Amino acid sequence: MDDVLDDLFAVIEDRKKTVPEDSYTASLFTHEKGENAVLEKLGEETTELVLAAKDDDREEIAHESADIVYHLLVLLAMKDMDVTDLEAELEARR
Ligand SMILES: N=c1c2ncn([C@@H]3O[C@H](COP(=O)(O)OP(=O)(O)OP(=O)(O)O)[C@@H](O)[C@H]3O)c2ncn1[C@@H]1O[C@H](COP(=O)(O)O)[C@@H](O)[C@H]1O
Repeated sequence: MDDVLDDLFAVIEDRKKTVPEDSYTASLFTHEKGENAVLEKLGEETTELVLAAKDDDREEIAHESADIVYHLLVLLAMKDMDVTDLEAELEARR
């Protein structure tokens, strides 16, 4: 799991730096709405996760959870934070 998150975060950082035209991730960093674009996505995906959970739809729960984690990592990159900030916070709670 660590590897998946670290690898995904590295791709996100790369998109932030290189800003390829056809990249959805890059479009979030350059969006006219600024950080609100990713914040709105997080709100939408969270609502979708709640609905999936209420439906007991395990496949959809996994799908929406992945959407949330991806957009959360984009938000961390936007704030010049990274996965280690998240890990440190979780570690401190153990
Ligand atoms: N993990 C993701 C990822 N998760 C979600 N998304 C995008 O986030 C958007 C979600 O918004 P929406 O809910 O409106 O999308 P939707 O398909 O209508 O709705 P859902 O069914 O997803 O809920 C979609 O465009 C998805 O493609 C992602 N886009 C990219 N990644 C990763 O980022 C990497 C780089 O992607 P690019 O930046 O596009 O090159 C990819 O290889 C992936 O590993």
